[in-house]
Amino acid sequence: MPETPAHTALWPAPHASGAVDATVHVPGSKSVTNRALVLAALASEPGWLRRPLRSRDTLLMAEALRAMGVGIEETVSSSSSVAGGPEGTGEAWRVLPTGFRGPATVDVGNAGTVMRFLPPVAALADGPVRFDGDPRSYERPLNGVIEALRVLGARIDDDGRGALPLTVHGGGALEGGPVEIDASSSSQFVSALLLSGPRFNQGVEVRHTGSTLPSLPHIRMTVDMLRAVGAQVDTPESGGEPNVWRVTPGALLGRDLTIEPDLSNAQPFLAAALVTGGRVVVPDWPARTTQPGDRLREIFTEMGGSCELTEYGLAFTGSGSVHGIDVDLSDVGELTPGIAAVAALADSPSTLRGVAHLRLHETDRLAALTKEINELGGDVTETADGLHIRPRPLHGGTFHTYDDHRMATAGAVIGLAVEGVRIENVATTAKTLPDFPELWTGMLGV
Ligand SMILES: O=C(O)C1=C[C@@H](OP(=O)(O)O)[C@@H](O)[C@H](O)C1
Ligand SMILES: C=C(OP(=O)(O)O)C(=O)O
Repeated sequence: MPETPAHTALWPAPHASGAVDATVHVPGSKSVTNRALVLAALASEPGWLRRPLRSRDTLLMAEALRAMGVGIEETVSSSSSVAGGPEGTGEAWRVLPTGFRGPATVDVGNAGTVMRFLPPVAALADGPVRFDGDPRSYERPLNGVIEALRVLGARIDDDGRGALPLTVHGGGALEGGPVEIDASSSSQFVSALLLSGPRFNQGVEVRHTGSTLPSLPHIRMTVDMLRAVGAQVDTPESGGEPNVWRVTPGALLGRDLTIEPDLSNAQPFLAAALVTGGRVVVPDWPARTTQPGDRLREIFTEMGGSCELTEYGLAFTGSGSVHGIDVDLSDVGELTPGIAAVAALADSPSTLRGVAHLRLHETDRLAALTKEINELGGDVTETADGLHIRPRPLHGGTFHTYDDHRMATAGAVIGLAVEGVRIENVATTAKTLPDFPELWTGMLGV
């Protein structure tokens, strides 16, 4: 019998027979791992990433940097020292920066971080770097990065659509300086230019001209991580002009960084506690973080749970009731699918606002959530910038995922409460959480 291809395989989402009670160790943050890789590659000395996320998006980032000549050694250790490095246990990546080389070819898959963060790095290479990726990557906006790099002195060949595929003709250095961009379709345009900014001859001054700017915590994450490797960054929050970020040219330090758990990937597990009236503990939840997933403490509390953050981690407890919510998610757009799943199971309607840009994520998430929840009997309508969700009794059926990891985990949350939900292509969770099915069944003890 030929095997069913992964993209059409159906995974019977486990139904929860009672309240969950589990501790779930959530792997490292995608956003922190991929920024740490880029900054380590741009540094003037070797650095370490400890407990990095190993997933499709982060392995694509590592492979792309290797293609441009960067040394990335993966080591695993159960002892107190990793390959001669400072104290630490578990998996670690040692990054050995070199000059960036071209010609090189980069596969971005469908990773926003790879397709946006690396063209500025490639502009520093000493030859052409070709970027290509999954069919969906051709549809995701990249114009802000391409146009800005041209203004800053780069030569880029694309097909004129402001998207992939493209070739950056690295010239060994980039002039840099001031540039205006409209980043209303993705905060990653701003992050991309800031991350490489210290290595441009004049640094960079990015002025966002659009009317909205999503995912501000992700821009703060970029700024925090730049400062932690010695970069000087002026921001609107540090007394600068609104919507302007300035990075001074300078060498970056190699860092020894332990990657935080991915709080957005903790979402389905916290949601499981909420919808089953159970309790889930996520160890190592950071006391202070720029990750948008930290907002879940507040959002899921408003939806009916309660939480306690201790030195050990976060304990989240459901009350047995799930309430609807009216919330602006523009800062934390990547949490929308998981919140929509919980909202579909609530005792009152929800309005999720501020997330029009989700139409340009892994898939059109507003259309996908509407269609899939409605096909299980739900009542969801799209608005100009979000979703209205009126809970109704749901029934089983196939939950299509459109190669979107967060659609798959959202479907699994619904499956806890609704019998007979089958998730199409659960393997798509490998984008950021390859162990999802095992972590999920482990949490349920099945
Ligand atoms: O910089 C980052 O690591 C990210 C920024 C956000 O992108 P958008 O601003 O395009 O939503 C977020 O949704 C994505 O998952 C990760
Ligand atoms: C939008 C997301 O990813 P990307 O980094 O590909 O933009 C996401 O993970 O929800």
